[in-house]
Amino acid sequence: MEKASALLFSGVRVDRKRFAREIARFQQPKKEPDDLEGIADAAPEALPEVKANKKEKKRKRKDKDSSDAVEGFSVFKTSESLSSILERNALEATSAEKKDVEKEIEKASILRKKYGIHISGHGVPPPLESFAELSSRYNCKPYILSNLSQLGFREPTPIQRQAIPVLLSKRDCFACAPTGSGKTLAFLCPMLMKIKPGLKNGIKAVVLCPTRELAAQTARECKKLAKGRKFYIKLMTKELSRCGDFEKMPCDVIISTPLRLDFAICKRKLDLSRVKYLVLDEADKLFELGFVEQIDSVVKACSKTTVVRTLFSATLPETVEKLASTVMVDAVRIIIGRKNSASEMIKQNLVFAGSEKGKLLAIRQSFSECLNPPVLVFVQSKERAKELYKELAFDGIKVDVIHADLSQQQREDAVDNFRSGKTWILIATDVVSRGMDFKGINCVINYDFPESAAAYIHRIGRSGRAGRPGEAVTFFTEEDKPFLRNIANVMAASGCEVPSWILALPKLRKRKHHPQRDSISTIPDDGAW
Ligand SMILES: Nc1ncnc2c1ncn2[C@@H]1O[C@H](COP(=O)(O)OP(=O)(O)OP(=O)(O)O)[C@@H](O)[C@H]1O
Repeated sequence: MEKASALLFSGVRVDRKRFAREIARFQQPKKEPDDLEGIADAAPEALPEVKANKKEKKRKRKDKDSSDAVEGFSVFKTSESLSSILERNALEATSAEKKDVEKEIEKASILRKKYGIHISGHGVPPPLESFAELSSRYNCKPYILSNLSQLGFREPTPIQRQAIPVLLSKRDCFACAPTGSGKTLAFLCPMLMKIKPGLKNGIKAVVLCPTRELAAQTARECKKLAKGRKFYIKLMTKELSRCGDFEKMPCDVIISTPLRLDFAICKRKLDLSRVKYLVLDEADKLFELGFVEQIDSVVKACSKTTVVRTLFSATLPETVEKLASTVMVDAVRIIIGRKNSASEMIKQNLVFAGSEKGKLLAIRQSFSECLNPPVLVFVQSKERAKELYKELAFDGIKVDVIHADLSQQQREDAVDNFRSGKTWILIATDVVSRGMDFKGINCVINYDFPESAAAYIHRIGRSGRAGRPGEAVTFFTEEDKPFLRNIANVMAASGCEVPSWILALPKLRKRKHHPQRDSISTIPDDGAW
């Protein structure tokens, strides 16, 4: 048990086995909220952790539907007040000890309120006050603290404050926090703290990301945090998934897209049975059709009963949570701020461009009047990315393009040139809309209207990262109008002004918006110049 909770409950001699169920119930929030606004900062956390032993974990997995089982989300159905548990379970505790417990709970609650942390689940450890607590509470090795300081990270971000203690206490976890709020470190840090480097025991941790670019970025971040320790951190390349001899190759952490990892599991007999830690980054994307079978294969391959599974994203729809909760055990849910909302650091604008031609004129005019690079421009398909690239390259702007038709090397070069400032404007499909951390993007332009509110949140989240301000401009045409309301709701929820007529538009049934659009070209429709 971690030091803090050990300290909290030293002297409270409760027969935990006997009262496990009561303890768990006691730690519930008052009710299961229907929406994000309803999520209260659950008070009774930081209570004695009911450490599920292997047997108990297995039992819980079998017993999923039992309504009073202490697991996942069914636990939220019951409610009990702090005072009643103190009455029932702390019979042996002295009043001074009870006061200490209450004080710690109140402290955690205040911290959560301060940082907009909302939690559900029982026995949730208190948030970190500082990175220094990693060593005082969790015996974190000095190399991690030194790396954090070298990276310039002075204070944990809200998601890091809560997710790190949760994962260190070996709990499965759903985490939803705004784009650019440091989710990567929130799962990498506890992962490196929990596994031991070395040739023994095979692969110990797996991180899945929806794109190769994001997997490569995460592998780089992981190596930076692991600097000074001999961890074998591998990015699953095409080559590795086809020819890697994983039995001979030292590997502590593997970071991959689902397709490549699944391929290696099936064809290369990759053994993940000793994996202790499985992360699904951009989890809602990973649970979309097309990925589900591969995810299923990876989840099954990580067969250790005590594996910690965790899901991170800036958007986590209920459908995904429901699906994921079938494989999670006794999970904690962490939401920072409002669920499924855009970062408040981004100034968002909608621009009516009339038609496809209007969009081309608008972007040209905006670049000629004021170009403040780096700028990321999103379009809806690789064909349109190529078309827009041709148009803007013709104007002599330092522009590049990235889409799925390019070779791996070309994609890497496009990302590197944009990162280093050689390219001012990067035209992209949604291949870089999630997770990519291009530092200091001044503006995101949605040249083509995003297909959904989630896509909008991730796209614009490429700017306004790590506490810096950003800007997003979204063009819309007549045919996008029926879909405006979804985006306008996101804008309004993050404090941006939205014309009232848009908010009054009729509600649309959730449907992806991927219209056939006229091609991007200055050549008039009749071909006459
Ligand atoms: N504690 C910290 N202090 C300062 N900067 C931080 C801290 N943690 C992470 N960062 C920086 O914040 C930026 C965004 O982090 P990260 O890429 O993890 O965001 P994210 O929440 O995963 O975003 P997305 O939802 O877009 O994937 C990165 O440049 C990272 O280096």
